[in-house]
Amino acid sequence: MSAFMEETKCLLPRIAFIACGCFSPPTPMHLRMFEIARDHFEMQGTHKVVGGIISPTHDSYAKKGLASSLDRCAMVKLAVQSSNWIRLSDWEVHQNQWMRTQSVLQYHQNFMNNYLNSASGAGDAEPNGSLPGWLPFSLRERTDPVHLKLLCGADLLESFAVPGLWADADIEDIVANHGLVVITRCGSNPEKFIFESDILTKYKRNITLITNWVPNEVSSTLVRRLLSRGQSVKYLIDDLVLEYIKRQRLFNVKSKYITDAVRPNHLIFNHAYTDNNKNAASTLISEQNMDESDSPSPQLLQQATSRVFCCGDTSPRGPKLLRVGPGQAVQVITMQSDEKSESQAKKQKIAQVQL
Ligand SMILES: Nc1ncnc2c1ncn2[C@@H]1O[C@H](COP(=O)(O)OP(=O)(O)OP(=O)(O)O)[C@@H](O)[C@H]1O
Ligand SMILES: NC(=O)c1ccc[n+]([C@@H]2O[C@H](COP(=O)(O)O)[C@@H](O)[C@H]2O)c1
Repeated sequence: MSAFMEETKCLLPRIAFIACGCFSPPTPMHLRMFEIARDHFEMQGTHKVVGGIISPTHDSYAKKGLASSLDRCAMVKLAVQSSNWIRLSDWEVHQNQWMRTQSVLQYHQNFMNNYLNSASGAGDAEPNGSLPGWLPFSLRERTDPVHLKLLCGADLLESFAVPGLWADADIEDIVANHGLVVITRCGSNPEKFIFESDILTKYKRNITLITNWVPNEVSSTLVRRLLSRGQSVKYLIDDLVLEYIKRQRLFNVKSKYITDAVRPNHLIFNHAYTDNNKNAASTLISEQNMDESDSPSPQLLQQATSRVFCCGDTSPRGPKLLRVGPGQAVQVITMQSDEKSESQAKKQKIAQVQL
């Protein structure tokens, strides 16, 4: 029986997930999204999930509270240390400018296609000949394609309605050619949102809505707020990520809060990440923890600060929107949430800017 099930599993179409976001800092819910999504597809018995990719956005996204990409990547690396299938892609942060999510999906999908199609299996290896660290381990166990789906929380889905933030063509490409996996979030109503959108309704079959029965409204904004007030975030984020934040004094962390002993040995890897990316010769890199994606990037060093409007739209449509960069629109959304849950506030703000 189990042999039969294994065989059936082998025949299932393969998928991988990519989550795009700020991860400033990464929270357990960012990782839970992947576990929830994988469980869903495996329990449905419709797909084989081969990998999960976290792709932090570029520094020039310019959202309030965005730590440097070096720090965000280092924190994500720490956060995924305990996972054997979720990995960091630092491709996006190494580009010269902010990348639209559609382009991020396209790049990673193309890379996997080329890798699977190339005779040697080398695909588009990095300039140094190695493969990027985000590539799922088991990709070449089979030769059939792997479809990359965008994994997100319902608030990101609802941000599709923020005027000027997403190009319709991009939304259509994402849902038509890749697919969307949406995890519910308190205060959002993705079913209604899809119903109200012609594009999303048209490609509804490519959108997987998953109810998170164990919701947790931790968000990066909330963590940053507590840190800056000198309040505890222990058990809200990974201990290693917290240690990194304290050590690097990120998010305006209050000095009172950083009196805890920091265990430097746990942070060796992250120094390796940041040092390596700063082109410094690092003697701390361990084979076990580092991978080929941790490459020095001249572009990153230059820290392209050009601020971008999203989607190539001609001009922002309202006084509140997109004055500086695409992250600014959502910055507005995330600011009012003292009394209500984060996503509730986001939803309300989105509703406001739509008026
Ligand atoms: N608690 C949560 N439940 C469900 N999805 C979440 C949760 N927190 C984050 N996400 C999802 O994780 C992805 C990346 O999130 P991102 O870091 O950009 O946002 P965030 O954690 O809400 O941060 P911020 O508070 O800075 O806006 C998004 O798709 C977002 O919807
Ligand atoms: N037009 C687009 O492709 C577009 C617009 C807004 C946000 N995003 C992405 O969505 C992710 C989440 O952004 P927020 O944290 O601002 O919701 C980021 O990775 C960002 O780059 C993409």
